[in-house]
Amino acid sequence: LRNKPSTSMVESLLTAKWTRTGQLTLSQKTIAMSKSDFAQYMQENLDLSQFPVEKIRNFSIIAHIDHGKSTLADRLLELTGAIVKTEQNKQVLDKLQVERERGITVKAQTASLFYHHEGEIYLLNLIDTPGHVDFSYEVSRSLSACQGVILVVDANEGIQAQTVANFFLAFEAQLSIIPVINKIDLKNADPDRVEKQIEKVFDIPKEDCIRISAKLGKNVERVLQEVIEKIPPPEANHSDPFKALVFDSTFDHYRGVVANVALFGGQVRKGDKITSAHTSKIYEVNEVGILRPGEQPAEKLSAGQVGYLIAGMKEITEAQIGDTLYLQEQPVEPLPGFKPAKPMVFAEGMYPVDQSEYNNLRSAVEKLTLNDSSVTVHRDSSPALGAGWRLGFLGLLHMEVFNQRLEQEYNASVILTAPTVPYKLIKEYGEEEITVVNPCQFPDKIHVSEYLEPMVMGTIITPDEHIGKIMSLCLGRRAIQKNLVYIDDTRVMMKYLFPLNEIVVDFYDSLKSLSSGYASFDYEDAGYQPADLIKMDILLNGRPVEELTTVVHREKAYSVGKALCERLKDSIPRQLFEIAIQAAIGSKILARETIKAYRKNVLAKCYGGDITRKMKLLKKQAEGKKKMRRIGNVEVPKDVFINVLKRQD
Ligand SMILES: Nc1nc2c(ncn2[C@@H]2O[C@H](COP(=O)(O)OP(=O)(O)OP(=O)(O)O)[C@@H](O)[C@H]2O)c(=O)[nH]1
Repeated sequence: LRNKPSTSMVESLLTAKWTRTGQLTLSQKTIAMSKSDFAQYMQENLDLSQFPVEKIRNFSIIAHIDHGKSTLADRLLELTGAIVKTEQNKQVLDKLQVERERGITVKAQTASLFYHHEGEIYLLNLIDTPGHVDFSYEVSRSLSACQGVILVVDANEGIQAQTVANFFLAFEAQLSIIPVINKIDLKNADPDRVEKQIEKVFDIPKEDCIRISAKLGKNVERVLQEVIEKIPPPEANHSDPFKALVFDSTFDHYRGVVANVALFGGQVRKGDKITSAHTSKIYEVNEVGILRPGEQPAEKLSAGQVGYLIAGMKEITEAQIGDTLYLQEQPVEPLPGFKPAKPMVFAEGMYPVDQSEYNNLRSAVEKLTLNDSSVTVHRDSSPALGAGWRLGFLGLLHMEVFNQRLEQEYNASVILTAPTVPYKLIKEYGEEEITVVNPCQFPDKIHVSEYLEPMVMGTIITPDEHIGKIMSLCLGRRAIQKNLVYIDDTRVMMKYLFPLNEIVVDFYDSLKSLSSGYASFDYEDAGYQPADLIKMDILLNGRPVEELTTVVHREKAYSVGKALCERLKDSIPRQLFEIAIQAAIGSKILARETIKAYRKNVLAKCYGGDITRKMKLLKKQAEGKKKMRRIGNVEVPKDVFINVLKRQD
């Protein structure tokens, strides 16, 4: 087997059988060869470009966060020999440091697997998807390259808000759905109950559910068999002209954009001239290959396959998700479903702590956005915080992950202001609609006939003992209840229409703490609705602090203003003079707090004359000051700008 096999050898290997002890029997002989070695061997010796489309399956795993999607993906990779089973390669598909630390998937990864089933070899393309509410756009674009999904549900937690959201993404895309109940090894696992939930909420017969433990590898092979039996092959023809869907892209400093593609027809190889349907630009292909999950160059990619393509694209925006690529001389009808990155829902101001760091920070931001086309970046400057940027994200977690990467990977230290949502307003005369992202630019009512705010439809799933508290939380956030159903004896699913600005900063945290961590939440865009909005300023010693300007609902202006002043009073340290904190609408003051003058004498504790100790304390005080920002004559700690906007419900 070490030598290149003859065609007849490969054919007979395809009909080989394994014994129960994991050995291969071939023409009456038994060979000690594991399935993974076999898959590896076949992959090295099979001519992939001729791989029959009927033997290809393109699928994704979708799940609520932490239900075990990455663990299952790792098991599938091991079973098919794409990775060797070791302790270290826990969650191979989660590549970024922040992903490993937080245990969440941010960027989708893809892997091609070979699997032997009933005497045939199959090519299974596993497209990993991110697992958090903010990234549903990435989930939906990964799904457009698939014909089916594995829907993973935790045997203890049962269906959660994101399970529902992900299920409907797959359902609407008309994909085959394989329901899998994971973590059956847990002491509290209750797969019977989860099966009933799946039947009730998704209308999937409970007999269709597969019970597994991804951690222990139990029953995982069954999942692969179902993938082959239940998911149809892609509809793609070798003889059609080349046509590929771009479903993800990354940026590499040496090679430019690496686009992940699914081929819906024809073939592509090095040297081909291709065109993007979206930009009409022409490129020459430099390299193609498959992902195992590392890049493995190939001579060509053919219909039905999933792989990567490098073609001298210099910017990530040239490989737009959902775009169609075709051969320059053979134009095709573009694939449906192209939509530019979902309009951002949150924007924040970001400034270097020290203005001399501006250039370093700029290059870090540029590098990070090279790989994440869903972040929008606008230069901005603030009188108090200096030059910086206003960044748009898909959601709060997306923003946190971005900031964490800035700190971890680029050692950057930044001041963040609170996220806001894009409001729309209709000007006094005429139809003109304007979008406002920066609260400071929110115009007065005199020039506006109507304000509109973004709305979302939220899904909350919770044990019923928390219903009361959650309802009052939602009411306090101006939400309107649309639905409430029991998904089993004790768990309810509620639907609420929320103004987006009521949930951006802290809703999720409040919901989690009210329900001792048991409630889950997800949301989808629900358009815009008219609202009675007003701009509120915060003044420190009479001077407005732009970074703390917010847009509030008129009814809530007083309570929000009062709470903001109180929290600022608690967050700003006493200084040598008195500080007045005021919340104002126009010239009308709504609330006021005062911080009394105080001198922090750091040397007071230093009786006796130890000069080194004195120097140490003075140095510490100076370092503390670096974390401060001067506004007028007032020193403000840098994290105040975002922290004071978090409410305690
Ligand atoms: N007991 C038990 N734990 C499991 C099983 N599968 C996964 N886990 C654990 O559940 C946790 C979450 O698993 P992940 O695979 O990271 O979950 P995920 O769905 O990929 O999470 P995201 O990447 O954030 O979407 C980890 O601590 C796993 O070790 C299982 O079958 N049994």
